[in-house]
Amino acid sequence: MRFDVVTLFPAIFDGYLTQSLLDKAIVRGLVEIQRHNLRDWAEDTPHRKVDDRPFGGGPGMLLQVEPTVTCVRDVDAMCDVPARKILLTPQGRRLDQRLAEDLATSDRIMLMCGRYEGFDQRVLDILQPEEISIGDFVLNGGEVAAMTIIDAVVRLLPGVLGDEQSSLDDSFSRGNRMLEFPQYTRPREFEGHTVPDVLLSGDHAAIAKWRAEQSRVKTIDRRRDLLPENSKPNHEHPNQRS
Ligand SMILES: NC(=O)c1ccno1
Repeated sequence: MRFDVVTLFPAIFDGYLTQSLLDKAIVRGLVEIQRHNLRDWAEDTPHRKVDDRPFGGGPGMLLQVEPTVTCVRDVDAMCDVPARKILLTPQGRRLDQRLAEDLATSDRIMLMCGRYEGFDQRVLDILQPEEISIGDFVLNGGEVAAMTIIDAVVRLLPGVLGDEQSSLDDSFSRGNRMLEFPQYTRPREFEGHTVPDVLLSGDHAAIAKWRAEQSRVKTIDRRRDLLPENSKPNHEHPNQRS
């Protein structure tokens, strides 16, 4: 898979791209990440200007349509595979595991990172990107949201995690859509806190049963909305938080 990131601050990604999981995936050729500085498409070369004041007044600046559309079209043409264009914005569809799984089926994704007050509306009208949000809050730019999408998607690519099962057991994963069961490792006891006996039993059927129940209880307690319709309890669960 290839990611193309359009941003005014490509250096923001420097440390991120060298972190272990992503670095290994890049080195192994499982993913490619190209960064493109929108300012390289600025018309006004001395100042490399790509933003201007909003018509009708209002605070801040907007990213202009001409450099943005030209940049996106040029970046798209850099590779034979057309890019799935995604614009990061608080107004977009909320990112969740299902969407991450869908994105992971794409061969190429372009992530358009806004800054200031965002893009001129004609960028959206002309390019028709998918708009995705990572949550109901406002960031200073789309770069953190872009890294979030890259992180959530790359780990789902075949071969990246090494043990496919470890992504399938995650909370929200296609395996069960529920919250993950509690996990334990050595030591067996710490400050009086011990590991559940069933996990030490070697009885894989009992362990699987315990884990499924733990997932269900935790999901009922915290995220009843994730439960399949046919398994929603019709009473207040004793652990249900108000
Ligand atoms: N909430 C978001 O995804 C976002 C993207 C850019 N600014 O905020």
